[in-house]
Formats: sequence, structure tokens, C-alpha cells
Amino acid sequence: MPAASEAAVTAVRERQARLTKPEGSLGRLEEIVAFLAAWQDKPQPQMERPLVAIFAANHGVAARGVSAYPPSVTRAMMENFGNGGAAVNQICASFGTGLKIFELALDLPTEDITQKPAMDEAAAAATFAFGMEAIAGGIDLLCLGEMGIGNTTVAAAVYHGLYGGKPEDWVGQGTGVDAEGLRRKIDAVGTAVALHKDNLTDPLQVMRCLGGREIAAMAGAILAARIEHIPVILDGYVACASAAILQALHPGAIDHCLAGHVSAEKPHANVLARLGKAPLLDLGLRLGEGSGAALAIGIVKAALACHDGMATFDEAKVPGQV
Ligand SMILES: O=C(O)c1ccc[n+]([C@@H]2O[C@H](COP(=O)([O-])O)[C@@H](O)[C@H]2O)c1
Ligand SMILES: Cc1cc2nc[nH]c2cc1C
Repeated sequence: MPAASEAAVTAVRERQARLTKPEGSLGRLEEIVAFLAAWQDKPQPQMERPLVAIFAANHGVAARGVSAYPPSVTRAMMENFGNGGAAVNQICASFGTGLKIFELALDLPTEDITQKPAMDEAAAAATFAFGMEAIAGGIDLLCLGEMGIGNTTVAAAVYHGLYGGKPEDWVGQGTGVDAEGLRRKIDAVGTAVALHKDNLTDPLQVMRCLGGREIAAMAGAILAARIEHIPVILDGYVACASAAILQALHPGAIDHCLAGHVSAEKPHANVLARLGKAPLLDLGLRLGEGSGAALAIGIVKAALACHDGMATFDEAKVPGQV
């Protein structure tokens, strides 16, 4: 895996020191520019072709009453994305960002994780490889999101499988289940992790047994982005499950990823702490579909505009530090 480019970061830091602002005063905007330089391996990082990629999948466990919405919403939302009617369409339009939707066998839900592994090895591997396609087309930043009724349950199972604790530590409201729905989610996560317990020492087996197709595909996309020097912005609770799998496989594997936001899905803050990521935004979103990652593009755009467009002390004849 490529490492962060120290030379590119040094070039960014040198320019930042000359820009007309007190040292360090742009805070995380400066860190974002250094981060892009490090992972694009460019002394002048850029974001001319950002992409929001959404992976959509269906889940057998959704039949257990773990979502406030029926599984048919997943396909219906694909139509809506195509027609520009979803929140993420409008966020992307606000920033002039490209959006691609990847459909993952919606008519063939993965197995119910409380009964069987979600996928067999061939399907898990093929889906991971398919996710690697997200970086095609010369993009310079990848935002990762998903759509899939029931996927906050499988994400919770992945976290419980990777991190232990109790099922309820990792379960939140998802699309807005009531108290009974929450109980069913907690039961499903506990049952699934107990069923597959002998398979959970390998993070890729956690992905295969407890995850879903969008989670496997996003993991592939994150890894492909790393290899091709494309920084990644992660969306919320579900997208971070893919990052958690890669981090568990190899501790530095998600160093090229930023957390776009902290979701209102309660355990997400804890997940981000485990991933070592401070979110860029905290807006109470719990939508998924890449919305929080896409919003963070606005911050990245402003960070790069400052870095590229600000005058230096010399250019503006502003006196420097005493
Ligand atoms: O990623 C998040 O932070 C998030 C939090 C709550 C809900 N979602 C979205 O809601 C859907 C899953 O919710 P559920 O209740 O069906 O498990 C799926 O389409 C996700 O994109 C996503
Ligand atoms: C309507 C709807 C839109 C979504 N977008 C992402 N997850 C979603 C879940 C539902 C239910």
C-alpha cells in the first residue's frame, strides 16, 4: 500500500506558512489540504473530479422486522437517485459533484445473517472486486455511501463481531425503528454473532458472514482508492463498517480516509473513535446514501480555494510575525 507522501506535505506546509493568516489559524482546513497532498502524492493537491459513489444492496435479515421501511425501498430509491430526487442528488448538485450508483443484485438479498453467512466466499470476493471499479474514470477524491434497507443491522453485527462488547452497544435506530424494532435488531445482532463466532477472527470472514454486498464493495473501493492515490471521504455508520474491516486487517489501511460526518446513529461516535477519525461535520444526519460525505466536499473545496487562492504576506505586503 502506498504511504503518505512526506515531500508533498512539506510543500503544503511551506506555502501555508506564507499565506496571509496567523500560523495554523485555518485549523482543520489546513490539515485537509495536507491530507490531500499526502494521499494524492501531489505538492499542490486538487479536487477537480470528485465522485460520490453509492453502493446499494438488499439484506435477508430485513425480513426480521429490523427496519422501519420495507426492502422494496432500496430499489425504489435507485429510481429516485436516477431521477435526481434524493437528498444526495441535491447535495452533489450544490457542489457540482459527480454521482455514480452501483447496484448489487437487489433482487437477490444476501442470506439472513442470523441463519447463515451473508455470502459465500466467491460472492464476497467478487463483490469486493466489483467495488474496486468505483475509482474508474480519473477521479481525484472518492466519497463513499450506500443504500440498503436493513443495513444498519448488518453494520452493527460487523462492529459487534470486530469489537466485541454487547449487541446493544452497536445498535441504533437506523431508519427509525420503535422500541420493539430495536429489540429485534439487538436480538438479530446477538444471534448472528453467536452463530458465526468461530469464523470471526479473520476480518474478511466477519465481512462475509455478517456484512452485506454494499459493505464488501465499499471495502474494495477504499482499498483500490489507496492503491491509486485517491483520498476517500467516508459517509456514516454503515460506510464506516467497511473501513473498520480494512483497519482490522491492517492498521494503516484507512489512513487515506476522512470521516465526512458523525451520524445521529448513536454508536457511530464510538465507531469513529475506534477508527481514530474526527468527523468534519456533526449535523444530526442519519440518512446514509453518501449525504454526509458529499456535504464534506464543500469544506474540502473551501480548504483548497484558500490554499490556492490566498495571497502570501509578500504578495499582499502584509507584515509578518514579529
Ligand atoms: O450511515 C448512517 O449513518 C445511516 C444511519 C441510519 C440510516 N441509514 C440508511 O438507512 C438505511 C438502513 O436503515 P435500516 O433501518 O433499514 O437498517 C440504509 O439505506 C442507510 O443508508 C444510514
Ligand atoms: C426513503 C429512504 C431513503 C434513504 N436513503 C438512504 N437510506 C434511506 C432509507 C429510506 C427509507
